[in-house]
Amino acid sequence: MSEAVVQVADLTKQFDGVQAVDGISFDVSAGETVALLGANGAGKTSTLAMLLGLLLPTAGTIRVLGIDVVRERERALARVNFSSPYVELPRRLTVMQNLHVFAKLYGVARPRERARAIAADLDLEALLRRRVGSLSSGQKTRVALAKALINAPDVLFLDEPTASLDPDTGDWVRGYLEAYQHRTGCAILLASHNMGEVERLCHRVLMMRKGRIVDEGTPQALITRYGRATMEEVFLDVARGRGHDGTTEAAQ
Ligand SMILES: Nc1ncnc2c1ncn2[C@@H]1O[C@H](COP(=O)(O)OP(=O)(O)OP(=O)(O)O)[C@@H](O)[C@H]1O
Repeated sequence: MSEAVVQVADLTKQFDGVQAVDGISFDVSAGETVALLGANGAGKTSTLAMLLGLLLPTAGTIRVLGIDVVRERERALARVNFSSPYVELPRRLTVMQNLHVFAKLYGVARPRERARAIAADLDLEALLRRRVGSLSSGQKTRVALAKALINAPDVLFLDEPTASLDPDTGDWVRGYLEAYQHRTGCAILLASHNMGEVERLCHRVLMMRKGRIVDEGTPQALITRYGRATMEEVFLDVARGRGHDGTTEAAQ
């Protein structure tokens, strides 16, 4: 592990009356994969959206690759990318057109060649001429991942990277992400509800509840601390407000 490429301090987001993110701080280092975990509404997507400069924080600072994302979004984003099942790619464009357009948007050298190469890497060649709107959700997820890797980002934000994938394809994508990170040393921050995925891919886990980070550690350290057998069980403890010492939220 090396220097922190994502640095978040006292990050807060309020939507009228809702405290979506409540003063969280964390770092992600180059070569590290970190998970943001928490129940529906815990604040994961809001956090990722602020890191991408899509949502303005109410307070706090975010530096990605040393760049203040709120002030200099464009400069930071050239070396960053993301995929999310909630952000659809243009449906009327074919897979090839999408990858080509995004390669150009990210200022990639030889955009057409890069689009072809990443499509081959992710086994998408048979889909290149299909319109994105006609694809199954699992196929769309793989295209979204190809788009996320089009600029060979140093920092990758992934919201549910294997949502809608069948177990075989999901396993293949996880293996691909592991190998990709090994090769490039990129940092990955991901939100996932798949605890097997988190145990396999993530070096560190940030447990979120009601907008706060309530615990963190390696998957194994958390499993041991909560006296559980799997991350699934740790997740349930945190989501239900049970601390690692067995206390419930009201008593904490
Ligand atoms: N645009 C918005 N306006 C008002 N409230 C919002 C908005 N976006 C999110 N929220 C609220 O902020 C809180 C955090 O939502 P967020 O989407 O960040 O959670 P999440 O952890 O990503 O959940 P999920 O696992 O369901 O995707 C929720 O209470 C949600 O209702």
